[in-house]
Amino acid sequence: MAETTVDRAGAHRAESAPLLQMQQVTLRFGGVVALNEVSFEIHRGEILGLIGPNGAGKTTCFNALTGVYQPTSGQVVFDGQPLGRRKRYQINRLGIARTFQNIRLFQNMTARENVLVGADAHHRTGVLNALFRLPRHRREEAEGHRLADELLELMDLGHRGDDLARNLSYGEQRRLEIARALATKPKLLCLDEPAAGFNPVEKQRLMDLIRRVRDMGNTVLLIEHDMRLVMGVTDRIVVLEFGKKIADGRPEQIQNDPAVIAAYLGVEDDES
Ligand SMILES: Nc1ncnc2c1ncn2[C@@H]1O[C@H](COP(=O)(O)OP(=O)(O)OP(=O)(O)O)[C@@H](O)[C@H]1O
Repeated sequence: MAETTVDRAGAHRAESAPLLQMQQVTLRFGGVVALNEVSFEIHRGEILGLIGPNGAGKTTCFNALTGVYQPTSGQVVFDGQPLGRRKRYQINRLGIARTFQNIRLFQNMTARENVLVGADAHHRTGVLNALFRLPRHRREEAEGHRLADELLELMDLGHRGDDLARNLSYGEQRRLEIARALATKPKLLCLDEPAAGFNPVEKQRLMDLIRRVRDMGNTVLLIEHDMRLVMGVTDRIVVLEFGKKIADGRPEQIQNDPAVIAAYLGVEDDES
């Protein structure tokens, strides 16, 4: 019999069951086949890299598993449940959080308030509880503040909590987005090019932060163009090209895969 474990929702699940399964997912935009029967799994507690040249289908893949787009065929199964036609907020409630290629913070709110927005999304308090500041609401509010401060600390933003998001540096804003996503207590954190526009020192720091997030028990899906970062931080990598999966393996396997070198690393070399 498979070993079982009790997850955060208190449910017993097979230890070996993947957290997420893309099952033969095809997604068409008119004549463009952005994803072509793509299948892969994300295991609990791993950092999975999703890479591929421009237009390979990485963002579409993120959009398919966060409910922005519905697959034309195939399905996404998360924590044992097919996502079906669930809306974005419902999928977020199930435990998938994401950041975006372009920063989407509330610029006129403080860093702490931005993280609290993420924490609030998780609260169960009704309007009456909130209006009359009933004990449950006050408890959740206090928990939210504690969590926000912990996450700001985790992302090296402990000293920036009271500053408006728009006054944070670009790198700090990117880290704040990760803190906000983590505030929803996701089972899966999806990061879409979190190191875009970073210098090498900032990239190194981000790698350390992503590892820290994983070591706390989180599962991370990472889209990233910087090969050094991807190779250095991931446990496993899935490679897409023209909407098809062409490789799936450990970083050292991917690095030496002729199809990947031809499709992706070769292109990078030529471009550089
Ligand atoms: N909303 C859309 N409507 C039409 N075509 C789209 C749409 N979104 C993506 N595509 C097309 O689907 C294909 C995959 O795009 P996608 O953005 O997923 O690639 P990507 O690997 O994320 O690329 P990049 O690295 O440049 O961000 C491309 O041919 C793109 O033009």
